[in-house]
Amino acid sequence: MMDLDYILDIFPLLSARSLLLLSLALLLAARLARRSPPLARSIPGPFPWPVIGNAAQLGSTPHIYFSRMAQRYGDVFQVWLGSRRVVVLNGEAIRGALVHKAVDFAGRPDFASFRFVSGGRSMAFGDYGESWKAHRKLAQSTTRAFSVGDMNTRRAFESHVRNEVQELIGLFLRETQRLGQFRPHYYLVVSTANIMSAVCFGKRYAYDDAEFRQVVGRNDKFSKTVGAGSMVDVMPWLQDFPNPIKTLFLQFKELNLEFFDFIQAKVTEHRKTMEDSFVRDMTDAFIIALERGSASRTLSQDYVSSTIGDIFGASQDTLSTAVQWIVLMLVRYPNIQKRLQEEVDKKVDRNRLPTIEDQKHVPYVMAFIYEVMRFTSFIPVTIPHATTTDTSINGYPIPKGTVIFINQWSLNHDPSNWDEPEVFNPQRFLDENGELNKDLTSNVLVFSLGKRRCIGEELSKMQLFLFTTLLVHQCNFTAEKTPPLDGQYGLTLKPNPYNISVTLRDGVELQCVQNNNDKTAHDDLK
Ligand code: HEM
Repeated sequence: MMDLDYILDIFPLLSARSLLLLSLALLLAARLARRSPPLARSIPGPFPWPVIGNAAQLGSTPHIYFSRMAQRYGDVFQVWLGSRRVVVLNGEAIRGALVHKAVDFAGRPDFASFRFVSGGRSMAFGDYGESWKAHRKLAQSTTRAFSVGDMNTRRAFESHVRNEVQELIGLFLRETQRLGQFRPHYYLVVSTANIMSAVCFGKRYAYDDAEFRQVVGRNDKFSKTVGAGSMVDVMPWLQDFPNPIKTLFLQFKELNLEFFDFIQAKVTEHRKTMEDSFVRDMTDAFIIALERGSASRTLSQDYVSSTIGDIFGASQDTLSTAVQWIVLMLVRYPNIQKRLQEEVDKKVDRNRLPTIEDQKHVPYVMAFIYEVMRFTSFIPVTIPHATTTDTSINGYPIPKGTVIFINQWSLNHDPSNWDEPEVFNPQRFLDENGELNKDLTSNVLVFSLGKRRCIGEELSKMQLFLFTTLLVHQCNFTAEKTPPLDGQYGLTLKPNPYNISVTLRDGVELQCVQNNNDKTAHDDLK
């Protein structure tokens, strides 16, 4: 449990006062260790400080700290966050747990913050069990039915993406004309939220819609609290006195309430206006399923808002982060942008827009998307898991109810899996015939695995494909200043702000929708 190497490393640097404090801390830690169950002795890990454990060591990039610790202690090690023991899984141990012992590792911890999501009935943050299974089945089948289910649903989804990208390009061109360089962040957030809003609620919003701005603007704060190392969850006593972490937690409660109010208002409006014979969107579908479908035997109607809230919520921060990285990579690597344009141009006539059917003919586009996902690993650590029973991994016993962190980043950057993992190189996913290497793409881990694997994976890949091809087919993206590759950590790892210019490519005569009413939205962002 105690990392003697580390203590010895820092020993010469300590003053007499620090030595006294360290001795006291060690005594306390030894006392705590004596009271801990046998697991504490069997799973290795860094030395935990009293009260806070290893919380301070996680820093602003926990996944990097975890990967460093995995090199020292192996794929399975433990850290203490406050009074909670957390087992961190890295590399191949992730598959061992999530695939080979899927049920054992499918739980969620009893964290206080999780109870505020989706009115306390969240499937994504709820624990494993019979009601959760029914909930997930319903959410998964409905998501499919409105996205990748069949060619008709694909086409309907495609038209949402196409409309939104056209609107987005209009705004990009206007901003370039007005300012030369601008920050695309907000536009990308609203456009991705609008695609899912059309699917979930049958409605898209103007970029200056105050309510929508507030709802989609909550992403960053939500993600900060839910990511690995959410402090109030592991040190509940932080709620007892004023401090910045308590303030953040109160904001988290508030934004979840606001978000849930928004969702409930949508559901109420749908109940008033829907007709049984015509399902307009996912909200209608959930109302029908939970009022009279087979799901109504297990779940009450109260689950309509939480299910649609989970889907709308889970899709926003993830997809908007993905497209922010995609645009960043386009401007950072102009040669890659050029190659994407050349590939798309070969297969897609200049007189039409790219469609889903083009996907199989443009492997480099998919290679680029997989490389963005691998390289950035923008959900480096999944939503925390918990064990549902006493179990073991790599020979280490793990009791029921242990918090488990899954470090996806570690697999995507493992030098034994990837040649030069720190180099951004989409080409790595193409085989000698220029086709997408499916064995390699299946090694990229951003949607997790097993029972909790993301239900939006196929929808997301389809959306990212359309988004990327539509953008490169129509526009050139440049940046005066090369954007850095580092990011800001929460549940998602977001790029730092960057500026771009966008121009239409030669020969493109697409009708872009110009919205001249959203000057306020734009001006607020400057
Ligand atoms: C690029 C986009 C996305 C990425 C990278 C992503 C990734 C993830 C990850 C890592 C998890 C946690 C899995 C775990 O705890 O082991 C998750 C869960 C989830 N995702 Fe996604 N997601 C994306 C988009 C979406 C979309 C568009 C939807 C909605 C259709 C969605 C719905 C969900 C839900 C409902 C869960 C909870 C699953 C459960 O707990 O059983 N995600 N996603």
